[in-house]
Amino acid sequence: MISVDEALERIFALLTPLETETIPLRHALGRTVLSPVAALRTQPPFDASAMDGYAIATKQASPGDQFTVVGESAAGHAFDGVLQERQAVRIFTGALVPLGGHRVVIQEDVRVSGDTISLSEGLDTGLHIRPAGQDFTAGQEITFKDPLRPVDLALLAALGHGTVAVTRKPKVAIIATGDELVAPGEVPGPAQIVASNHLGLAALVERAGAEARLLPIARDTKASLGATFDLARGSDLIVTIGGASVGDHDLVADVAAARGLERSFYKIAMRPGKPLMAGRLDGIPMIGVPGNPVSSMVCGEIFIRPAIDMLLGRAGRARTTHQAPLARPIGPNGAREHYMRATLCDGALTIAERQDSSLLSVLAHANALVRRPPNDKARAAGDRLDYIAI
Ligand SMILES: Nc1nc2c(c(=O)[nH]1)N[C@H]1C(S)=C(S)[C@@H](COP(=O)(O)OP(=O)(O)OC[C@H]3O[C@@H](n4cnc5c(N)ncnc54)[C@H](O)[C@@H]3O)O[C@H]1N2
Ligand code: MOO
Repeated sequence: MISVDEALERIFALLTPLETETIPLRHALGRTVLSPVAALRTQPPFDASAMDGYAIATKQASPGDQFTVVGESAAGHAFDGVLQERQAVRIFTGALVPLGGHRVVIQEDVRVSGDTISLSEGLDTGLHIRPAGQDFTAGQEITFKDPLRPVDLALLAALGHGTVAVTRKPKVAIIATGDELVAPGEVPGPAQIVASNHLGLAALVERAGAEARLLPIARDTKASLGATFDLARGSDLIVTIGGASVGDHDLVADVAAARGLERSFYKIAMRPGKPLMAGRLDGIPMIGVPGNPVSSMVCGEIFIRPAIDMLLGRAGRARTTHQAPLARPIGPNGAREHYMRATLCDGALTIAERQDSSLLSVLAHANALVRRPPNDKARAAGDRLDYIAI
């Protein structure tokens, strides 16, 4: 069996970053913009007032100085003239500072009498002018955080763009398999259970920036599984759930092989997740995760999220690990790399007592997966271990 690292590298080797598409900014939240974007305009486009008050032609002014108000400059409505010594223009926040204007005196520091203003005691010394281009200038290239946040959309709009080139959303087909499964909300018959993994993985891939295509649950027959694979055409990644092990009804490997799967690997030294498989089916990368609910979700965290990152054009990287001390001792690990459900609380990791890969409630309670190398020795309280935040 290959290692987790090797499996991830082989999955990356199956993937090619997707092309970009141009979409309206309104729909760009959470999308990926990898190339810097040039500003189409300068911001502010002119010297602008930062306050409501009076523009005057000098930086030096003292209490008692008087000025004649000769006009007004409001946001969206400029004063056309040139400001002369001893003149003032009534001005508002965001308005263009008239030619000749060098300072804005805030209105709280001014006494008004007819057309004349005089400056009061305690005059503040600020110029209150935002110079043209102090935020950005036309042609300046700006790199964006990935995924795009609300503030990034605002900035893109301010740069003068109505649309943006983002990496196309990967379409991920998700196929749950098994005669025992009924759709969520349906009542299972005897010997049946409610399918849950496909919903969890659909949410996981959508949160990672992909579009999930939930296909109908495939039954444990070659015909049903084959028909479901047909529906996955046009996807960028196929994820199958279950049917991966060695039982008589575990058909995913056989049916995929009969359809020409170019298999990259099958079975890895990981717990949970041993029967993971990956390859390329009809030219589409495919990852087959085991059916046990925790195995499905853990494989989603460890393999599918990085795979989506790569399709989105990000660097192909394993999940970031952190370190924290153990709250309580744990015994030695077995021969597979173990991703143990754990809770990080007050800086210390508590490993869940029950680690069976069917226990969704335990995984849902966890906020960390503690990664233990194969054959890791027993660990004492206080030992620092690697974990992945989930
Ligand atoms: N003789 C052996 N048996 C098993 C081995 C082995 O090496 N030798 N490996 C075990 C391991 S490890 C795993 S993991 C499971 C994985 O099996 P499959 O991927 O074939 O999964 P299924 O048998 O289809 O299902 C396992 C379990 O999960 C439930 N399931 C399946 N799909 C869903 C779904 N979409 N939502 C919720 N629950 C689902 C299914 O009912 C089973 O209970 O094999 C071990 N066996
Ligand atoms: O590897 Mo299985 O995924 O132990 O539960």
